[in-house]
Amino acid sequence: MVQIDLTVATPEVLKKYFIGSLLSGGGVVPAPRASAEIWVNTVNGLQNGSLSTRLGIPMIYGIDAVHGHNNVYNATIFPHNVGLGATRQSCRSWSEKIRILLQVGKACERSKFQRLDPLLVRRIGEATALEVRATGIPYVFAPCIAVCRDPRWGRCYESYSEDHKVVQAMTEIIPGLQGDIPAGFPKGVPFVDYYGTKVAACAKHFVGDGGTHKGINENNTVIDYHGLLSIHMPAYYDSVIKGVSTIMVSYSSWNGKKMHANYDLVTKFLKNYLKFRGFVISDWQGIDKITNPPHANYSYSVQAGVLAGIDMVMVPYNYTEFIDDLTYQVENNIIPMSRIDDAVRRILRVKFTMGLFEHPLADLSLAHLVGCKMHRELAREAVRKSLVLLKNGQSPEEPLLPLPKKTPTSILVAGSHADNLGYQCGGWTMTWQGQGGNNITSGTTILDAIKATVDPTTNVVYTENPDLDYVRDGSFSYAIVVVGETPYAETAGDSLNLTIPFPGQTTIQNVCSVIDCVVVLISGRPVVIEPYVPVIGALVAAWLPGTEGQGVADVLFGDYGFTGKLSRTWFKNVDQLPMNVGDENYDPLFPFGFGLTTHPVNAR
Ligand SMILES: O=[N+]([O-])c1ccc(O[C@@H]2O[C@@H](CO)[C@H](O)[C@H](S[C@@H]3O[C@H](CO)[C@@H](O)[C@H](O)[C@H]3O)[C@@H]2O)cc1
Repeated sequence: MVQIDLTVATPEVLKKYFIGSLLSGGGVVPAPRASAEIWVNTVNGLQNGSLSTRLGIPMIYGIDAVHGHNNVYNATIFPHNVGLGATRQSCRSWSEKIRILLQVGKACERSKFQRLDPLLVRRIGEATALEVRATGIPYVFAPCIAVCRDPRWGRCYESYSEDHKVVQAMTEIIPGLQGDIPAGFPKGVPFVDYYGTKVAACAKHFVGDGGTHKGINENNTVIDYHGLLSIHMPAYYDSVIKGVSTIMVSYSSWNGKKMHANYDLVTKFLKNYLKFRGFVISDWQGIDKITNPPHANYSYSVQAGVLAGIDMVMVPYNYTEFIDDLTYQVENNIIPMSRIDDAVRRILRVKFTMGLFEHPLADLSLAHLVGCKMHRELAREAVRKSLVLLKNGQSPEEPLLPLPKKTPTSILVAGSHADNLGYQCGGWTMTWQGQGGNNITSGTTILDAIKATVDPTTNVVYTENPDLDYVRDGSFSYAIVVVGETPYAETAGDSLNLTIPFPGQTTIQNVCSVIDCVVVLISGRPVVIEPYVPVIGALVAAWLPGTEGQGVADVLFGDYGFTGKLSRTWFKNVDQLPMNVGDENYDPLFPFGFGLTTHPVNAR
């Protein structure tokens, strides 16, 4: 029932205290730029501590692989979920063309009824599972199935969409991570295919994490029961049916009741009504935060959290305090042994069904898959499909995109995010909060992708923040301006103004007021852009694309067409928020489901 962080774990601690689980918190690694071999040896060393206990029950090691194996150097970093929610099946398939023509009598490209692309996220789950297993880890705290209803929330980019139907479709990542449930396998029972290539998944954060007041992280979700069940709960139905192994409780409250202390929703609804048979895990110090201030009454936190139905507690540091307090409360009949039996039964059920008893130790047979070309190509495809074209030229008759690869004069690339791998990956990348720079891991910046895509005779000039005179004097054929948000995670990302940080706005003005420009926005959510739309030639929402920036250039220059559709409403100004599709007085700058399309122009 105890999960501790790697930073306080040793084989001796695991043996002495019978620790059932370990985790790497955001950015927690065995060593800087640790190789797969170091990871495997570290995890195996700790596992041997658990295996040397009387019963030899293996521990389960969990990590946040939220857009690829994002703690691990050289791993493939996929687009964050906000971008994956924008992906649609290509109109290049005849079946899609015919289906839409029959359904709505429109050409596929002109229809917003293009089907979502759950197969893509399934494939991403498969690739992520392989890279996680390559490092000896069998459990990931993903997918986040939050339905973000206010982009002011610092975790909105971890949510696939404001629309629960999109989020429900994206739960297809669970069979990608865990494997397909065999025919006849009972519903609601955790399932992880073995053969060492799949991992246990974790649907999070239960429930209503994306609906908090003004998007304030870990705050209060004020909504009636019908609203909770119709907006924030549906994806948990899908997750349970797909055999998700674990579910993480949200820090947030529902109508003032902390989710970590909510017996009615965690036990009566999730366990008894939905028949979820895996285990429920707390969030990091989640039971501490039942009280305000956190840890103010730890005995109450332990009692409320465990009695609510939490099976495993992500302590993750003060494990002796937790163990002593829980033991005391069981020995004094404050917490019944039946509750402990239920928790332990669920934890053992997951460990047994995923083969952890038979195969508790990892090997290096998958190490070559970390950041492998096949996975990077999949990530590049996901980047292409996640891009949403919001404006294409000052009139439909004069589209700016796709851009010509061969130009008579130089191409100007500008912006703080054009040559910054860390910025294009966003938060939860190598560190918890993410960071800027090009040496954080391996990948392709958008600038390098542009240079690799244009004609060899075309000159590309990069200036991060050019002034007006520079642009005027440069006689450039056109410009690509890449700006946006700098990396953040959780509360650090909460924003009431949602403005593009300096100097992004200035760069847009200086460049786009002089020459034809394409603005590529790197952001975890819609940001304030309306004032600049008139001067912008073409506008692309690229979200947080990850390491494979080549996917952006593939579409800008016409090797592939734009197919993405907004997974989130793009507001005109923040005073409109919260504003979601289906609301009365729905008055967006760009509505949910919007996205212009282009056709590939270069034969491949
Ligand atoms: O030392 N300090 O000052 C400090 C401050 C804040 C911390 O806060 C903590 O730091 C992060 C990095 O260690 C942790 O990940 C969590 S967040 C939580 O963690 C889970 C496991 O990683 C994820 O699956 C969940 O989805 C997420 O909600 C917490 O916010 C930690 C340390």
